[in-house]
Amino acid sequence: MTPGARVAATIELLDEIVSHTERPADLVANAYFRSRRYIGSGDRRSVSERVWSILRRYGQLAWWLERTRHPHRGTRAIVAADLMLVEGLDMAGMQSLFDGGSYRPMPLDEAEYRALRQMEGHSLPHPEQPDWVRLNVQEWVAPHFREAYGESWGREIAALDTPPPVDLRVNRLKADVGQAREMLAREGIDTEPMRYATDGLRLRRRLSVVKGQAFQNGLVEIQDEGSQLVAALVDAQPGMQIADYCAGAGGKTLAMAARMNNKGRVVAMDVYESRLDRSAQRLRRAGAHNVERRAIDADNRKWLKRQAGAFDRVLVDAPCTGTGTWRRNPDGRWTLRPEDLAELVPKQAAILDAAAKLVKPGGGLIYATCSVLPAENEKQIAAFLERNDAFEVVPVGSLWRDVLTSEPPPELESGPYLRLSPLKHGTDGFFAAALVRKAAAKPVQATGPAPEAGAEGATEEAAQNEASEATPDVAAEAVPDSVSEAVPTSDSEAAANAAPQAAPVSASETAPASASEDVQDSSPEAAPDAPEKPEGPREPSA
Ligand SMILES: C[S@@+](CC[C@H](N)C(=O)[O-])C[C@H]1O[C@@H](n2cnc3c(N)ncnc32)[C@H](O)[C@@H]1O
Repeated sequence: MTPGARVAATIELLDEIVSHTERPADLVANAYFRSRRYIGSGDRRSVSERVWSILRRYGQLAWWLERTRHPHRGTRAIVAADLMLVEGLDMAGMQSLFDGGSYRPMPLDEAEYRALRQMEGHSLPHPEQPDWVRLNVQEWVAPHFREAYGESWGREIAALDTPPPVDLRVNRLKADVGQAREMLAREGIDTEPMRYATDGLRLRRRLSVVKGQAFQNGLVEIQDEGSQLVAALVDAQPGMQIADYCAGAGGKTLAMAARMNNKGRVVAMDVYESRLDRSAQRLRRAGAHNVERRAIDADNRKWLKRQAGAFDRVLVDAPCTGTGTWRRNPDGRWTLRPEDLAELVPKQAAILDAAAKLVKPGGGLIYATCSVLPAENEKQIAAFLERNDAFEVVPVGSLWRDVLTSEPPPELESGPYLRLSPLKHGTDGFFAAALVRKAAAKPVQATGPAPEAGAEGATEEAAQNEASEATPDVAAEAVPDSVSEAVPTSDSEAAANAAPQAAPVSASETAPASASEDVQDSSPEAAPDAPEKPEGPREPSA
């Protein structure tokens, strides 16, 4: 491709991404390159690198279009501004790219030329840019970050702009960390132990993992350290009954099952059966045989009702805005709308209420999001505790010590909840609250073994729920409304398993239909030095 043709392809791909905001950018990009197999790998990499980098600075680029009264706001204008302000082209350089030649962009018209000329010699930052522009977030989102982080909100957002690592979780059912590390090393994949997650390994250099034996034989899964920590804090133990209420394609289901040594039961639930189905191959590969899949639908309504009070642990990995995953999903910065947040908050509350019914007395309820916004996190839990006085918080510090057998980071000591961020912990942004259903007699900490499924309290409560006409139907409450489902919400699994830095790949490397839709079984890959590959912060990308 000529440099001009690369620019034209950048404009075209960006156009597709911004006009398909309901689809994760990586899927759009994969489809774009799949239907243009004539684009070679070097060109592909160059185009996708430029696209992801523009997605990160979209706010500042748009600011410059306003400032220079550029006649357009579309992707052609954005790409042109990027070439001037980031790549430092002058007007002569611009005209040689935009010359209307074959496969090259049409020549700049007079108004475009006038606006771009004002950018000549400037760089992207400008002292007059407000904070939210400088930080490349939408204006309405900034106050939510300020609320979450106080004075350090700017640094936290900036950290969400750094390249994410490739993290692996070692599957205890197949190997210990040392064995997995050795096998990876034999495949040329250099890893180091993780800072916090006991079963984690972090790649020292981006390399493809999924084609190797360690991955294919189920010794490792790709999973962000934050996601691993959330799953670990559920404290799933052999013999327990665990409900993974928003299981999606099973990222955390797998992590919990791995801790149970195939003893006890994990029920993976989701309103989308198709997502649950995608976990099947991953579970097989991992050698996890104690997982049952149950769609939350009319067919399972009665079954679900019977499960009230039956679980030692219930994990709610709720659909969310995915603001914690922006390292991997830079398009999420621009696709998130205030109405998405407004719709998600009541939806999360309804899911939490429905899932809470499944917890047995003394059992644990763990609510998690890959969002960093208080409305979806601390405030959500405060409201839940107002509605449900049967639950109380288990401070994350003590839980961490018990489960991970290490000292928690000092900042987690001061608050009741797990709040992870790229700035402080090098993970994606995650939130988790561990709650325990108070037992009638002696309360059992969520960190300790919960009473067995047939324990008195549980049986009683289940029976009561069965009998009571007044008991709301867990399944009925949990069914999402169509509006919420259309929301470009996040998926912790996408975040956790995302293929950081992977460029859309060639036919041979290409993920099957969708990297985001079928995270593990497709191509959660990281091409060496490739640009970040977003896995959209959207609920449907589980
Ligand atoms: C954050 S994702 C889950 C990711 C998954 N736990 C993992 O670690 O791989 C949220 C999931 O919630 C599911 N969901 C949405 N509405 C739901 C509801 N009302 N009840 C249960 N699950 C729901 C979505 O289908 C999606 O798979």
